[in-house]
Amino acid sequence: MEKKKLAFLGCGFLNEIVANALHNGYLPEYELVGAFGRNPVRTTTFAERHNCKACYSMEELLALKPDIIAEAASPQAVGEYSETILKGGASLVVLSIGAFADAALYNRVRETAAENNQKVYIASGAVGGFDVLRTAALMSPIKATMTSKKSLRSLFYTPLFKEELMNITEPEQVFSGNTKEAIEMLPFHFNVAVATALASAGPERTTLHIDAVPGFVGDEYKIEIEGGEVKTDLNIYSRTSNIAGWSVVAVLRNIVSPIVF
Ligand SMILES: NC(=O)C1=CN([C@@H]2O[C@H](COP(=O)(O)OP(=O)(O)OC[C@H]3O[C@@H](n4cnc5c(N)ncnc54)[C@H](OP(=O)(O)O)[C@@H]3O)[C@@H](O)[C@H]2O)C=CC1
Ligand SMILES: O=C([O-])CC(=O)C(=O)O
Repeated sequence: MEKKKLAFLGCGFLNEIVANALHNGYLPEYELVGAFGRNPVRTTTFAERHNCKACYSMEELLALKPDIIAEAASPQAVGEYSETILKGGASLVVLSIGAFADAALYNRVRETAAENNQKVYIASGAVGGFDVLRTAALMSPIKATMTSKKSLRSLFYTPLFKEELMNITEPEQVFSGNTKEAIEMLPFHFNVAVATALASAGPERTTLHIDAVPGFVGDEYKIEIEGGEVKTDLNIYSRTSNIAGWSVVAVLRNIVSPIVF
């Protein structure tokens, strides 16, 4: 069977996990053809390490005729390149899902994918359970809430950090609002919340609470859905953000699998 051509948008931590998974035999149906990042030195070394072409523009990446581009770059990159990718004949696996809190972009991307017979796959990233959320949302109107536990360290350099947090001994809520507001304030931290919202009540109607938790390590998300017929209470703990890279590996495996989850 001819292998599917895979390319990367982003040459950082998470696509490194996907590339290593490919080398370690988790993605035998794929060949990595190229990678495009912003910093040319990082792009060159990434491509050398993974034996693929270093690309310094999206045009160069698309010239390799990839079947699928796996994005692990930034919400800004998703905004800038997703329509070009789909028009260029590739499908897209997205991790920086926060970009899709912009309903106009989301709708344009959906139309562009349909017009070009391509797909956009939303990776489950650091959370999951999108199947039950989507099912519940079909059955009745639902109330969707995500609660995120964050270490104090992960809140440094964000607008939510304040000096007093260094003295807390109990969890303290530092944000409560909808997921659209959250991703506008913290574009690199709450892709998970936007993905959850897109699978359930939508970014403007999904509530996000963020709790700063002293001594906490990792990430923990609680996703609660309350509908007329279905209730969920999902808890996902991850010690590191590696889970997000592996979720892309899982999507890529699903794409070529005869049995699809
Ligand atoms: N859905 C989820 O659960 C999760 C999503 N994420 C998201 O995944 C993305 C990648 O994370 P991670 O791998 O840790 O990040 P890294 O910073 O390690 O790598 C990002 C890579 O993308 C490149 N890049 C960023 N913006 C652009 C752009 N506009 N055009 C081209 N290349 C670009 C960077 O270039 P340069 O070297 O110049 O910076 C770098 O090569 C982030 O947006 C993050 O928020 C992360 C964790 C969980
Ligand atoms: O903290 C995490 O792993 C989740 C994250 O970055 C995101 O949603 O973008």
